[in-house]
Amino acid sequence: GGESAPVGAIAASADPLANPAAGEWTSDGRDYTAQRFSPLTQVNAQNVSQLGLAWYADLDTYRGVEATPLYADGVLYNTLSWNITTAYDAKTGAVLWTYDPKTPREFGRYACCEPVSRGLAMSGDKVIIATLDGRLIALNKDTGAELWNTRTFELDSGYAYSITGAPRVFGDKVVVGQSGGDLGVRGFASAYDVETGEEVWKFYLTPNPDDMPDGEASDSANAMMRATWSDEGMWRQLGGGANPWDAIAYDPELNLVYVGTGNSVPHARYYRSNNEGDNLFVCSIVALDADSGEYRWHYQMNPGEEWDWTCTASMISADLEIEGETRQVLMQAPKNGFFYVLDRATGEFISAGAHVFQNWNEGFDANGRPITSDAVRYDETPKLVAPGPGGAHNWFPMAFSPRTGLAYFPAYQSAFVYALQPGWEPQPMRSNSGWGGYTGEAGRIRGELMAEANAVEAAWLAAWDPVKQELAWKVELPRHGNGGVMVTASDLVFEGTTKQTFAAFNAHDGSLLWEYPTQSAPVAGAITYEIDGEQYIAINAGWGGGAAQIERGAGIEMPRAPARLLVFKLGGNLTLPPLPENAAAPPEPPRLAASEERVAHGQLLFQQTCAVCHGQNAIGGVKDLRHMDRDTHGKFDQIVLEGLYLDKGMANFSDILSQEDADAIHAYVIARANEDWGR
Ligand SMILES: O=C(O)c1cc(C(=O)O)c2c(n1)C(=O)C(=O)c1cc(C(=O)O)[nH]c1-2
Ligand SMILES: [Ca+2]
Repeated sequence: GGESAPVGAIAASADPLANPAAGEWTSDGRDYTAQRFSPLTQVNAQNVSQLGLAWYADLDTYRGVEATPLYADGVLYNTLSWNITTAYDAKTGAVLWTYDPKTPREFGRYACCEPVSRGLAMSGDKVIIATLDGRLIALNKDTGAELWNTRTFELDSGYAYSITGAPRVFGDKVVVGQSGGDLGVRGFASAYDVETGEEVWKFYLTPNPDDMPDGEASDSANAMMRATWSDEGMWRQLGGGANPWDAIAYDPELNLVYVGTGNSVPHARYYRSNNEGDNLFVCSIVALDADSGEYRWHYQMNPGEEWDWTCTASMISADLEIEGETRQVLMQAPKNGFFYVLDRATGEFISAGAHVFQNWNEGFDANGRPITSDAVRYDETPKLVAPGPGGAHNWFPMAFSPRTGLAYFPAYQSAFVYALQPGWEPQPMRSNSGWGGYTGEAGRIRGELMAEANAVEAAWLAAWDPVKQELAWKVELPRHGNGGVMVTASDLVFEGTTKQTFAAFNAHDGSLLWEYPTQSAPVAGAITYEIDGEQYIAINAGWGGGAAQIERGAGIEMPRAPARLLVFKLGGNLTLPPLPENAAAPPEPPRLAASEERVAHGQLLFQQTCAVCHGQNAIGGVKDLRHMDRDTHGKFDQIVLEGLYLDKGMANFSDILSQEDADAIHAYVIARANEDWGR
């Protein structure tokens, strides 16, 4: 910040994104506080039972739909997998335009958790999207015509970058991060001129691997970062991660951009950094000067993170009364199971409270630095760690009501078993954890601990008091993967649930006021808007993403309907078409001819290469490979090694898989199909 406003910057008071009209929803978190709090009150506790479907749009996909739509001037903007973006008449659902950036489908293999998109941004006459393959594109909001198109990373960088997060407009800049921390990237946040798309600044969130200046805004912090990494380790090769793959926030008065960073790569610190160091800025919130991108402060939630925990979740600004003082705070519930309240001007740690069972934290020192238990620092002997890698709260948008003073988010209590894989070697452009090798005695211990881990599993909608750091109420829900949250000034909390419903709860006590069967569990966050005196509520209902992978890993395939954008209003009376007939019984798989060793090798390769799309244990996913028919088995090599189904998003893997590898994977899939066929 500073006394003199830089040329070109928009004064907060004159910035429409800072203070949208009550009936509008013009940025991901509705305004810069990202509270997802709407001042609309027409729909209230008395009449919410009369909410019905006003219109819906079939989204023509069975993939997860994670985007928060936006609304301005009678038009609703939405974006899907492969970044296909559509403008609808927000009253009738008529399509005004569709823009297809022709995202290369083979980029799906770099998305750890499906090729999702969490949303888009607006500014004046523009709608802005960020594509899976790293382009930032501005469209004319009335016509969908391309205005500018900028690359945010080079395709030949050697890192497995992709983008799933929403871009954000902060004043006169667009800020965006990227994904790839589970494969191998050097994370950064970058800002672009909203009018031209030209880069303004770039901030790397891990040190330069060659100990050279980058010529970027992060140079000023490079020495600070570098001192927290070992001279040895695979971070130099794999980039160290810390990529901001979801939330980025902003305070226009303080002129700060808050970057929430991800896990490190490889996940195991032993392989990454010789088991040494905090590894800045992994799993942190980093505050940057909005104009220059220069470092201002950071708070690291998990020094030396090695459990795939991320601090990328929603960051919400609010002014809270704490111990008799009004504090400007930033709130976040990252994966690690705590709810954090920081001073957003200085980064000072104010407080944190655990909202689920956790076994990593033994308290905080006087500076707010966590004391990490040795019990979760793993070696070759498996250890139980809570929460698990899915996180106690993942990207599912959090909401905050200044009326109730409560934060609302889906909580997931879980644990997982971690161990170092002996002799592990990194695999360029693939999943790189360094975990595994659970054979012999390690396998036995892992089995026992996984039973313990499964026993703690539970999921609920949490209403959290950030001042007292305690739970105000919770609503138990069947399983993990409950969606993002929105709250209104009529004290209604809206959330998609794993009961395959979209529901409204009383913001004060969590009582259920309304519930609508959506066929598919909505994971996205809802929005609300007003046209001609009527209040509408819109939600994308499309189950998928990381939550679906975790469920599949546990052998559960949730029912899926074609994904839809659902829009409700009082008295809406449309009905959804019935679910499609259950697919025909799966075809009988071919007999297994391969040896046990080949199947085991295939399993390992499958997990490294295929599981992100086709599910852990080959259950479900984009295509359930256990259910391949005879014809498809016949084309297996062409599909895997020649790109026969490139147009469907199935990449050509001949760059990393040999014929022998493909044979082993095929054998594993046939083995799984036979197992589940009952022979
Ligand atoms: O480290 C990363 O770069 C990265 C990226 C993403 C992503 O882009 O979707 C996820 C994760 N990590 C992750 O750890 C995770 O649990 C996760 C869930 C989801 C999702 O969309 O449901 N994405 C991601
Ligand atoms: Ca991750």
